[in-house]
Amino acid sequence: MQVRNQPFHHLTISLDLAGRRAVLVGGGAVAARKAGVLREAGMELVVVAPELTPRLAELAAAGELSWRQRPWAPGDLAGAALVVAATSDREVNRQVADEARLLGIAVNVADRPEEGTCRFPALLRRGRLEIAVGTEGSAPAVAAAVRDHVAEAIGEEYGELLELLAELREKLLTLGMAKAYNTDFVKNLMAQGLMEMLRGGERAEAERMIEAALSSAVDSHASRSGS
Ligand SMILES: C[C@@]1(CC(=O)O)c2cc3[nH]c(cc4nc(cc5[nH]c(cc(n2)[C@H]1CCC(=O)O)[C@@](C)(CC(=O)O)[C@@H]5CCC(=O)O)C(CC(=O)O)=C4CCC(=O)O)c(CCC(=O)O)c3CC(=O)O
Ligand SMILES: NC(=O)C1=CN([C@@H]2O[C@H](COP(=O)(O)OP(=O)(O)OC[C@H]3O[C@@H](n4cnc5c(N)ncnc54)[C@H](O)[C@@H]3O)[C@@H](O)[C@H]2O)C=CC1
Repeated sequence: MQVRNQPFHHLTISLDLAGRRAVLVGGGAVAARKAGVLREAGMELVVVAPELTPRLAELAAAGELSWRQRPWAPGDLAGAALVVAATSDREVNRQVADEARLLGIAVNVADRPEEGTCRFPALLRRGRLEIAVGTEGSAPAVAAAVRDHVAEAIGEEYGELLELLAELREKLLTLGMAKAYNTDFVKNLMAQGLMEMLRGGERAEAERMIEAALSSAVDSHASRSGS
């Protein structure tokens, strides 16, 4: 089968927006889903909507987001670093997108991606590992299905791997061995069955394997540098 190559026209990056404001216009299922990831990003949430889903209402009651209980009005986007237009009203979403563009604020438009300036991918997270799947808006359900497929191969053990390697990386950097880390070190550990150990819950054995690999790396590093 052949796929015609259509070039991507977007940039994929990770934005650090902790402490910045996100304004969500609309309080339905789609806004609730977006609110989840925006909260995880540490953003301050403002929701403008006459009605909220139970989950959003809970967050509002707990003071976890501020709720403007009314229809959207011009001016609601002030101070926002990111805007989500997710009402069930096409015309309102269009107006929100227009105002955001005018103010130069990044905006996601739930029902008309091309009116916005960013999209949300389907996410798979394992500890600090993240896999984001997008289709440039051509088929969001496919993005979610691919994510679910990948989830079967990439389990929680990858989160554990990252925890262990973060510690290791610090040690290697301290020893001036960042290059060894970057090249074959991790690959070798994986070839020796590290992931299978973690998957099997053998964390202590995994740590021992890493320690052993580390000390032999330290030895050969020391002999190479003649110290
Ligand atoms: C452009 C984008 C804008 C954006 O929201 O950023 C967008 C747009 C639209 N989605 C629509 C429908 C559905 N979206 C989902 C699910 C998800 N949609 C997500 C992202 C995106 N959706 C962005 C593009 C991402 C990409 O590049 O692929 C995911 C990945 C992430 C997330 O939303 O957080 C999340 C997976 C959640 C998860 O499981 O993690 C489902 C399935 C479901 O709900 O179970 C359905 C119903 C089935 C169907 O229709 O396919 C419609 C038609 C609406 C209508 O008919 O009224 C539009 C509008 C249009 O396409 O014009
Ligand atoms: N991006 C995506 O993943 C998906 C997008 N959609 C689209 O997203 C939109 C929202 O979908 P749902 O959350 O399921 O709808 P919903 O009907 O559950 O929620 C709509 C929300 O918009 C609010 N609202 C209506 N008029 C408003 C106004 N003038 N100002 C502020 N808030 C207003 C309502 O109070 C409600 O909270 C729809 O247009 C739908 O086509 C639908 C499915 C997935």
